Amino acid sequence: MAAPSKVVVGSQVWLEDPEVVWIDGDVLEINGDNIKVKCSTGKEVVINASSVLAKDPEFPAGGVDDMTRLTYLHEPGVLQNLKSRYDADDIYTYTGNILIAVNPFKRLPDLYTKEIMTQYKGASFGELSPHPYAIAHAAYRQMVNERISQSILVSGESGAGKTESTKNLMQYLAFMGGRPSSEGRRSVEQQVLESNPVLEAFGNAKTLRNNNSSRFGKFVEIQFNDSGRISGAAIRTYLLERSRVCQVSDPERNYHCFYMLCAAPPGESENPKSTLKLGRLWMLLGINSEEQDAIFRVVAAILHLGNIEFGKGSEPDSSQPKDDKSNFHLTTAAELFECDRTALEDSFCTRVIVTRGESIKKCLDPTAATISRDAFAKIVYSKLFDWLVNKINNTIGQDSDSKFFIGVLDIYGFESFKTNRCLTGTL
Ligand SMILES: Nc1ncnc2c1ncn2[C@@H]1O[C@H](COP(=O)(O)OP(=O)(O)OP(=O)(O)O)[C@@H](O)[C@H]1O
Repeated sequence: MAAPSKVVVGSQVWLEDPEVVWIDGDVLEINGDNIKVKCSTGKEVVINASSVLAKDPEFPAGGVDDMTRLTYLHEPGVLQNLKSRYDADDIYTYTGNILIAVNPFKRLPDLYTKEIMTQYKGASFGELSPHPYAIAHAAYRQMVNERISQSILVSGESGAGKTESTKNLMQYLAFMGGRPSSEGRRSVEQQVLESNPVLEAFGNAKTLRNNNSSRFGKFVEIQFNDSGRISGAAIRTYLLERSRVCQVSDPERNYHCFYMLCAAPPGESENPKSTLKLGRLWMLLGINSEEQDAIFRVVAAILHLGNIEFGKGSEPDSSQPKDDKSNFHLTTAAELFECDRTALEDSFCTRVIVTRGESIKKCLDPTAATISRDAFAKIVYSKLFDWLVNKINNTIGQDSDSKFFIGVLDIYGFESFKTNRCLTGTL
């Protein structure tokens, strides 16, 4: 941490504060290496001069729209600038050609209108206020002018606003490269945006930081033809947080789809689509009603798996469903998966070890059977998620002749939980 080159009486400085992170103040006295600072809160502090950072006395009230224009580009300087702008609802700030977004935690609809998009279409980078549209525009222009594919990386911790920013980028790209949808056929960009609610139902969950947290990474590739028009798209997902299917730390929740299915009112449980409120969307994404039923069966079966408990079996170190309730859930899960009940039970309560020329069936104790059950649920859920993404991609359609693409990578924030588990799980 570099101290201000020359601290004199009257200098404005920043000092670290356990409550507000950085606090500003004026230097009152200098005694050797120590200085006395009167903080803006009124308290006086004696501190080593090397522990303070210089504050810009001419910092403009509303901040600057590009951090590179700050006199002091240090942590308190950056935070002061972001805060000054945030207080005026200026949630976007540049650092060169990087856009920093601060989550406003409220709707700012006037920021994202067609008129605003039109303004950015006619402006060069830096001419207008910082905005995701400006970033998308720069990528699009560069692709068209230099005929090179582009990628935009959206990164930040959970709840920072990555998904919202990604949607804004996609909206602008659709605005620039979109085509009016032809009779009876929806445009590629419409389909990409429409896939969000379905992906969010199966890949998002409520967490401590975000009620609608994406628990998977997403790379959306928008493909363009020679004249800069959207010709296809592909959604690639990775690192779905499978462990959430079986273990959720309170007060977090599992994936939205489980609650949506459970919220089906009595009598409607055979037709949960009405409760999921996704019926029309499924059709638009090319998932027919037979496939929809299969999806709901798999989700329901996973819920039943979670209710199977194992007790000791008749053999030493063996296991079996603990009671009638567990037997009921096992039978129901097998019916929903349309598989043999005994085979399903065996897959949890035994392990087959293949040696040279023979295979040996080994019994598993109740703890190991529970681990097998959870691993099975995680694998089935992640396969279902991959299937959905694949289905959506087939419907949207990729253009194998596309000339270039703009990729938008939305990589979810990493967190440190009380108990941290492997993301992939094991079988
Ligand atoms: N630009 C914005 N305008 C209005 N609300 C916003 C904006 N950005 C974020 N939010 C609000 O904050 C919430 C969290 O944002 P978002 O889901 O984009 O975070 P994220 O970084 O993608 O989080 P995660 O990594 O957990 O998925 C949104 O649901 C929305 O309510």
